[in-house]
Amino acid sequence: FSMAAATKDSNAPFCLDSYHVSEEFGFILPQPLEELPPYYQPWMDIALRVPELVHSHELRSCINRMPMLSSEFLQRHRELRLAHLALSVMTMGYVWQEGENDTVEVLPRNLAVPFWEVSQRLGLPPILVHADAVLANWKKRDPQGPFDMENLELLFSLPGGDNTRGFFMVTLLVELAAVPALKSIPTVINGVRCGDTEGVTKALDTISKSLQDMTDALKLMHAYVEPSVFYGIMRIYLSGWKDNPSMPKGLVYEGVQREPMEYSGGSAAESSLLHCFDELLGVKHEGKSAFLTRMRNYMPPAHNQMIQDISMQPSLRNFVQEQPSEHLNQAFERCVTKLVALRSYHLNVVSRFITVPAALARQLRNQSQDSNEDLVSQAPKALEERGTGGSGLMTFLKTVRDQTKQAFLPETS
Ligand code: HEM
Repeated sequence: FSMAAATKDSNAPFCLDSYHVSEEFGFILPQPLEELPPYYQPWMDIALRVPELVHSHELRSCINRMPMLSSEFLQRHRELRLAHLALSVMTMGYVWQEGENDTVEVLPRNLAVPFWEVSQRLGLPPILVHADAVLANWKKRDPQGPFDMENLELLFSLPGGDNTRGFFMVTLLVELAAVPALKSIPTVINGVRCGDTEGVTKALDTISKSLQDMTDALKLMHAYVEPSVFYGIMRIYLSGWKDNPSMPKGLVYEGVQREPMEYSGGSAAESSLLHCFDELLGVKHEGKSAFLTRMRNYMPPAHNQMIQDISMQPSLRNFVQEQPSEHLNQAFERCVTKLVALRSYHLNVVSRFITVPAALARQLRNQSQDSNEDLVSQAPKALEERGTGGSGLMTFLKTVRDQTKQAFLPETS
């Protein structure tokens, strides 16, 4: 596996398989394993039942009684990914089982130690990430059938029932819709290097079309996820222990380190897609970018490396400005337009799934004391103003969208 080579030899053609990116699935893990070696059955028995064990308030005691297993019998990449997914789902359930007012300070060693070890080997943080819950958490019901909502199933779930499946699977379909765009990135980079205006133009056309398909896939969120369930039930299980008032000290991973550690919760800000397109198109996120940059440490290292290497290529934006081709110019502008539109649509989603239910929750709280029947008013207060990753969300997302517009080419005469 030649990641280092791709970085060192800047003359070698840019290609996807140096970065664990598949031609068919992009950043999605192809054919995730569904089973670990039998030795790990005690993990699987609990991890597969997290929603019901949370519901009956038994998850913490089950995990406390779990045997201490060694992670050394996990070998292949897909085994480690499945183990990370199973351990992360247990961890989220353990921490948030009793809501925001009864969290824990310590993750017990029989969970914390193997989770830490598996995380170290994968180069991922010891918390649920997008690479777990979305990229490695799928199977086809009918293996011969299509890759679509009806035929896709989660391996592991969290509270929220079918809405949780909808949330992760729609996000997976956004990843899938981006595959043609990802495949065009090497064409763009290699085309800029050798001055192939026509090749670059065609590849950019594929990218703008794929960005539109991502937006269309994102629209499915409204059909498959109920905002009140997302806001009132699901969201807390995705949230982390960094900049989170309900876990101000972070979390002690018992047997790993005495001092508590802080990690951001899961969100698609950890998807490598938009990071790649930003770097390719020359979108700069100054100022507010600390959060986005930090999210790169929540990605599989090979994917992070790809983002890094795209950023080191000769500038596409300069190339477009230097070439006299009107078609090239337009193809580039269409990509920026579609990326802005994707972020604008995402703002709309965030408003429907967070801002509106948050306002409703505040209103219900102010009106009466006994509104506890309502889903939204059960939602954690600490998350009202922030994303699960911990960002102050609307201002942040609008800034990121507006920074995307800065990539448009200056008016020429
Ligand atoms: C119900 C659905 C969704 C909600 C409520 C939502 C919410 C949020 C929030 C609150 C943030 C701010 C960062 C954080 O706190 O973690 C964020 C960031 C982000 N989300 Fe989503 N999101 C949703 C679905 C998606 C999907 C399906 C994608 C596509 C893969 C996506 C892509 C992103 C990206 C790329 C960012 C980073 C900011 C940027 O680059 O523009 N989101 N999202």
